Amino acid sequence: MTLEEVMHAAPVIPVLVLDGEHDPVALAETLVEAGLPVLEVTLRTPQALGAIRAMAGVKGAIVGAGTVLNEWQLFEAREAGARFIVAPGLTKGLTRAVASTGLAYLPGVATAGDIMRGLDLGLTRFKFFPAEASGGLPALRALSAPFGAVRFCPTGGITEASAPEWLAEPAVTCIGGSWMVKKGMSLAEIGDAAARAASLARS
Ligand SMILES: O=C(O)C(=O)C[C@H](O)[C@H](O)COP(=O)(O)O
Repeated sequence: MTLEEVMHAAPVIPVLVLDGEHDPVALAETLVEAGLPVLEVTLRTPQALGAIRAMAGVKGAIVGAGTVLNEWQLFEAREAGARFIVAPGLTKGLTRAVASTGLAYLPGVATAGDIMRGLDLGLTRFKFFPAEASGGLPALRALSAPFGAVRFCPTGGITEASAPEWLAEPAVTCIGGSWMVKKGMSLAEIGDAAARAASLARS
């Protein structure tokens, strides 16, 4: 699966920090059914790899690993069945390692220098991270201006309220966020929030 396909599959990628509160399969089924098939499971908890393995078997789910910081985590994520890899930043070593696996790769950028290093490595699609803390929409607009062909998946600090303006931006293909799956939400509440996110329009 190409990164382009991953980024176009849904307007919003739920960023999941799984700690055992919900059964991963039931959670994935809820999100897919609501219209959010692309699921980023962050490698921040001990449950993450097992969850990727379980969720990868859910019909219609496109499961990837987030917070991938090094080659070891990349290979663990691939072995668990991740179909795409998300990193908070961009390094040459991890970019080359992911390229050797053929998996879709969405590394994080926050500066023009980051983007230029990514372009040098053959990348044109990036996560803009942390989106709000890096200056929000004005920063993304200014940053994307010199890079006409580059497209972004802003993530970090985006809320249900701010999501529509991010998605209206021409340089934005999709956005990531955790607001659909917060601690204490029931599966029904998650399904409702995910359905609202899935119905958001893109530019
Ligand atoms: O760990 C990573 O590599 C990440 O992907 C970080 C996440 O993108 C943000 O934590 C999600 O941001 P919120 O929607 O503000 O919760």
